[in-house]
This record gives sequence, structure tokens and C-alpha cells, in this order.
Amino acid sequence: MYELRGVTKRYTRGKATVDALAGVDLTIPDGDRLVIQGPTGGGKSTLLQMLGGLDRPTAGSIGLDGTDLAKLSEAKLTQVRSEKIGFVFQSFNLIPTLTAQENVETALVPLRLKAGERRERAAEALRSVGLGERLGHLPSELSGGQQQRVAIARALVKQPKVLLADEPTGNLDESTRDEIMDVLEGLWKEHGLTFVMVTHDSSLAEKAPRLVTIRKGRITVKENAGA
Ligand SMILES: Nc1ncnc2c1ncn2[C@@H]1O[C@H](COP(=O)(O)OP(=O)(O)OP(=O)(O)O)[C@@H](O)[C@H]1O
Repeated sequence: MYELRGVTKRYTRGKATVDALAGVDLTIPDGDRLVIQGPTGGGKSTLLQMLGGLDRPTAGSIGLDGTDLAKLSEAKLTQVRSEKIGFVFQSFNLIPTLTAQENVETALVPLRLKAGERRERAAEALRSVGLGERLGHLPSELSGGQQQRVAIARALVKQPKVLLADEPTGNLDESTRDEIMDVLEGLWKEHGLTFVMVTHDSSLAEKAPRLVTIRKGRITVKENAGA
């Protein structure tokens, strides 16, 4: 469970300061599916980076299962990220010289598994996103939707508690977008993950059971009972 209290992130450029987050309080229970939307520059990516321990707040606390991420050393934060948190980005961020299988295996390196187990788990993760026949393909030999599936397999192969996605369908056409959302929702249900997604896409936002809107660093939360 996440418990954010008074989270502020201030960027300073010369004399200009921007509060990308301005005192955000937010609780995200385990297994929640939350969508973050809002205008450009509103603070969506900054909030996701805080949840992922990719950056630290200027003030406030980011509790994840009782540990304040804002206070952890860099080494401990890296450990939390590699064990508990999976990331999916708009640009798939695959390594172009590695096959699908090798890309997925990279997520397991910090967990110090034996090579055989790494291979097996990576292959299984790729099968679970429908890419069992593409293990040896390079990213350049895969479609955009397939590349995003590889990125999803890479995020989930370590069996994280939390999946954070920043515009995961932003680079995809509409039908591929729906396919990828089906994959993500299926995995969310199957694994009991906490799933937080940033999107500009209002049709995806409307389907979310909980919607956080962020404007000028301040959030409002809406429950959507019908979703
Ligand atoms: N590294 C940085 N240095 C200075 N200002 C930054 C930095 N990162 C973000 N900001 C500022 O913080 C505010 C929030 O940015 P953020 O990227 O979180 O918005 P966003 O809602 O994700 O926008 P978009 O939809 O365009 O991706 C913006 O005003 C942005 O200019």
C-alpha cells in the first residue's frame, strides 16, 4: 500500500520555481487500479516517478508498505525498485541489440538467479503476453505492440507488487492500444498487482475505477463505481 503525505516536488531554474507537486496526499491500497490524468505539465510524470522511487520529493513522505521511499539510501531504493516495482513507458526502452528473451532477462539480473532459471522465467513471461513464438527476435523485428508486450513482460517477470505505466499506449494505434490495455488488465487481475497508469487518453481514463486528476501539482480523486 502507498501512503503519500504532503508530497511536494519543487524544481528551480534560476529565479523560476515550479511546484510540479504541491502537497499531494494520496493512499493507494494493494491491488488498486488507478489512472492519473491531467493537462500537460500538470505533474503526472513527476507523481509516477515519486511512486517508482525514481526521484525524491522536496518535502513529504512516500510510504510503500510502511517504508518511506523519500528517506531510503540510493542503494536501498534501487533494491526496492528491482524487487517490488515494474515500469512500462511510452517509448518501450528495449535494448536494440538484445533479443526479446534477453531484454526480459535483464530485469532478473539484480535478483541473482541462476542463468537457467532466468531463461525459464523470461520465456514464461513472454508466453504470458502472447509472445511465446518470438523469444529470439530483436526489437527491430517486432511491431510496436509486440515491443510493448516485451516491455510488459520485462516489467512483470520479477513478480513485482506494483506496476507503473507512463502513457503505455501513447506510441500505438487505436487497435493495438486496446490490445495492450487488455494485456495489462488481464495481468492486473491475474497477479493482484497494484496498477497505476498515466494517460492522456480520456477513453481509458473513463474506464478506470479510480481516477486521479492532477493540475498544477494538486490532485483530485474520483471514484467511478460503474467501471
Ligand atoms: N527536471 C525538471 N526540471 C525543471 N522542471 C521540471 C523538470 N521536470 C518537470 N518539470 C516541470 O514540472 C511540471 C510538471 O511536469 P510533469 O512532467 O510531471 O508533467 P506531466 O503532467 O507529466 O506533463 P506531460 O503530460 O506533458 O508529460 C512542469 O511544469 C515541468 O516543466
